[in-house]
Amino acid sequence: MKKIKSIILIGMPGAGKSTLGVLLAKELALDFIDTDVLIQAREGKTLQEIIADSDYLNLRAIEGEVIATAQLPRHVVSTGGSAVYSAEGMANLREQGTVVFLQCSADELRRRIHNYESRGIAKAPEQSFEDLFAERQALYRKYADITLSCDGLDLQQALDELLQRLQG
Ligand SMILES: Nc1ncnc2c1ncn2[C@@H]1O[C@H](COP(=O)(O)OP(=O)(O)O)[C@@H](O)[C@H]1O
Ligand SMILES: O=C(O)C1=C[C@@H](OP(=O)(O)O)[C@@H](O)[C@H](O)C1
Ligand SMILES: [Mg+2]
Repeated sequence: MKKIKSIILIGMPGAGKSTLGVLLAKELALDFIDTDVLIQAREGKTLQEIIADSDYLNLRAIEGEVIATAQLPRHVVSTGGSAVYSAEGMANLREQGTVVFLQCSADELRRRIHNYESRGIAKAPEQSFEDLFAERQALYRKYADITLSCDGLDLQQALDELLQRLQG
């Protein structure tokens, strides 16, 4: 079998990592995993429950452990938006493939997602969405092998563009 590396999707909540990841895996005949699912299965709780029972830093710590130890050959890996807070986790994922940053403007994210307050984002309660957005951009850029601008693209267009970039 041809040695195909994995593809790791990073970006803000609402950027399309989970939605696009499944479509990409199907297109490339790769396996698919959403690391949010790995976390929930390991803990036996939803992400929102983990935050409610402890705090957002605990969720980030659990996420860091999960992505630092995951072995995911020939996968499309959809991460959670906070994965980039774990240097060890990102180093492990990067060793396994190409990291793609799905870049969306704050306005586009707000148009797509209406439940930012109840979505279980791993941030301090007092931190605004805009502040979190700004803080994370540098981290996403730091780890990205490929950056895909997703503003104004529908799912099919984003998928086509991504396939082109991966092949090019
Ligand atoms: N171009 C696009 N790419 C990805 N998702 C899109 C796009 N346009 C609209 N959406 C919608 O935005 C949402 C993205 O959510 P999701 O895939 O859960 O993102 P993430 O996993 O990055 O948080 C979905 O409801 C999806 O249908
Ligand atoms: O950005 C974040 O802080 C988070 C994003 C979520 O995943 P998505 O990015 O897939 O929404 C999930 O991991 C968790 O609720 C925390
Ligand atoms: Mg997701």
